[in-house]
Amino acid sequence: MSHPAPPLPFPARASDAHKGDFGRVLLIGGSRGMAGSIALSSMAALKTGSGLVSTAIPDRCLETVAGFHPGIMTIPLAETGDGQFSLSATLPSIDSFDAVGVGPGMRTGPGSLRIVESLLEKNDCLRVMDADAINLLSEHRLLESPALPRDQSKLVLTPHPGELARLTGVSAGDRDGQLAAAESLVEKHGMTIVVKGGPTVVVGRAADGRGAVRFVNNTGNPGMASAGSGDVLTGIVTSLLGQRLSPWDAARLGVFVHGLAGDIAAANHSQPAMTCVELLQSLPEAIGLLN
Ligand SMILES: NC(=O)C1=CN([C@@H]2O[C@H](COP(=O)(O)OP(=O)(O)OC[C@H]3O[C@@H](n4cnc5c(N)ncnc54)[C@H](O)[C@@H]3O)[C@@H](O)[C@H]2O)[C@@H](O)CC1
Ligand SMILES: Nc1ncnc2c1ncn2[C@@H]1O[C@H](COP(=O)(O)OP(=O)(O)O)[C@@H](O)[C@H]1O
Ligand SMILES: [Mg+2]
Repeated sequence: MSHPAPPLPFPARASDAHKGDFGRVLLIGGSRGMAGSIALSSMAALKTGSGLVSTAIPDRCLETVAGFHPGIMTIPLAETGDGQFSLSATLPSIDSFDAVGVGPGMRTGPGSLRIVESLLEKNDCLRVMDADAINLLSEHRLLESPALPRDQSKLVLTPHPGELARLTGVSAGDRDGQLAAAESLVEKHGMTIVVKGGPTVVVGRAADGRGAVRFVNNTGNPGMASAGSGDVLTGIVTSLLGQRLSPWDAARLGVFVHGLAGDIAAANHSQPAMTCVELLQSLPEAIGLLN
């Protein structure tokens, strides 16, 4: 299959490489009824090269998530009666991970809020915030808090237009306005923002530290407008951060490979019939085309 040129090569593997060279990543999310979301992120991290994937979920989701893939290590956390993280949910030490992805399927209760607040403070750690993590940033105006560490250059946000509308107040239908609002956030906090859509645009801070720059992705198709496609992207970007790519590079290569897998899935299964499962299963072929 012919494809556009990637923005950068996929990380290569030396002949004497070991799993520690490819990152130990932590995915956090899921809740009763949405265990599949964080399982998708975790499998996508494994399938895009992570050396070790640990997944922190509410206790009752453990067997479900572990059952999706034997390579996932699961960390059960304390939960509320309705199956989301409780206030006593305690994360393992973040310093023992190379990158962390948080948010898919997590819901927005007090336990989830505490987790997101603690991760915002860890600005020396590479982090991806998606879905309900972004909804918590919006609901509690966490990016406006005086307690927010100034430098958030190790943070990647992956909002869809609805999540970006909640975060910025700019409606999902105003694409230009949303991109301008994402640029303002990037200029203020230094994070990288993946503005999802057709096409997805990555907004990052310019190399000289002044202003924002955009990367317009040229892979992907409307077959990806289906539940779980974004959860796969969360795992891919977290995986690439864990493999020592910068936030800008991990976001650009992540959306490219994700879209290319979507194009392969559409070619093999059709746009209407492809799902997040075919998207995930197309990642090996997509990566193979790049190497
Ligand atoms: N298998 C699972 O367990 C899944 C769980 N999911 C989780 O479900 C929770 C809710 O996420 P959702 O994203 O479904 O719900 P949201 O309420 O965040 O988003 C849906 C709304 O956002 C707007 N929107 C989204 N994309 C848009 C676009 N391209 N253009 C214009 N408007 C757009 C629309 O108004 C739409 O009704 C999250 O925690 C998420 O991670 C989803 O990821 C789907 C799969
Ligand atoms: N029309 C489209 N063209 C290209 N990519 C799309 C299109 N619609 C959705 N996508 C991609 O699918 C993913 C959907 O993400 P998201 O809405 O977060 O899904 P979910 O939360 O259900 O997993 C994004 O990466 C987005 O770029
Ligand atoms: Mg999503």
